[in-house]
Amino acid sequence: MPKPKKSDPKPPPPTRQQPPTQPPNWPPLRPLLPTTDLRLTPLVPDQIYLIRNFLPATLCKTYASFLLNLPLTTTPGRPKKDEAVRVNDRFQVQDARFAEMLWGGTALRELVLERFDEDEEEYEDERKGREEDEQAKTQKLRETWGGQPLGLNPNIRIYRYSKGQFFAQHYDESNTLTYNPPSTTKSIPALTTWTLLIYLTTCTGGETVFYPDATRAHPNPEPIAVAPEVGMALLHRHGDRCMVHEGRVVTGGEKWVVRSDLVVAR
Ligand SMILES: O=C(O)CCC(=O)C(=O)O
Ligand SMILES: [Fe+2]
Repeated sequence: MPKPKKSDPKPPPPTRQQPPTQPPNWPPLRPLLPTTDLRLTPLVPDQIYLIRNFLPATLCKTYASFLLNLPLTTTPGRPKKDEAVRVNDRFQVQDARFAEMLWGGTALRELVLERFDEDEEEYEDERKGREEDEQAKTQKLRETWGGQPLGLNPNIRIYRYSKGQFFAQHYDESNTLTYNPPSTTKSIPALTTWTLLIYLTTCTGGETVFYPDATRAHPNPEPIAVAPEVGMALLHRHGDRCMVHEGRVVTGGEKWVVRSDLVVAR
């Protein structure tokens, strides 16, 4: 199998001919389900988490029709050397406000910071009543997310895959950035550690498929296929420990995805 390529998460630098894209006037992220109704479900512990109903179906509908009017561009057929073949329509914008809406205006911040370990009962029991409770939790938090989480990458990407479109096997790189917390003038050295995908539609085909590395114990591991579900969020570790993955060809309907990344302090 040829070596999987990198994806291209860095936005192109604005040039004189090409001013930066203006952030769209995103619809409010309402209604949402109560945070207490949502969970961060490990699909592969420490590698892939799902949040079902992260955005309710009504909101996904609103978003899909809003996004339709954005200037989406079909990705060039010929990727740069070392980039994965990616055939879809996309819109990319630097938008710290929208990144903050998705992080602090939804359940995401609380799930990532407070409730990232609630499905791990053994660990919960073991921890209970221990003095170093808080310290242990902070350490586990940083191990899970690759540092202290700050928010989401303002580099927002929207993908539309129509029938026949796909994203070939690749891995996602970690990127360094300077994170500006909302309503402050602070600048924090930061890096991205996990990919966030939010599926706005369901479709036939179009699964995001992960290929675990072969090990001595599991020489032929089964691929893990995630079928897009309306409003489901997926988080997967990227950078050094990113699993090779792809977006399978869509065979019916349209697959709409919002992509960002988790940002942690460096
Ligand atoms: O659309 C998908 O299912 C995968 C997208 C992806 O891998 C990426 O954005 O890097
Ligand atoms: Fe990817």
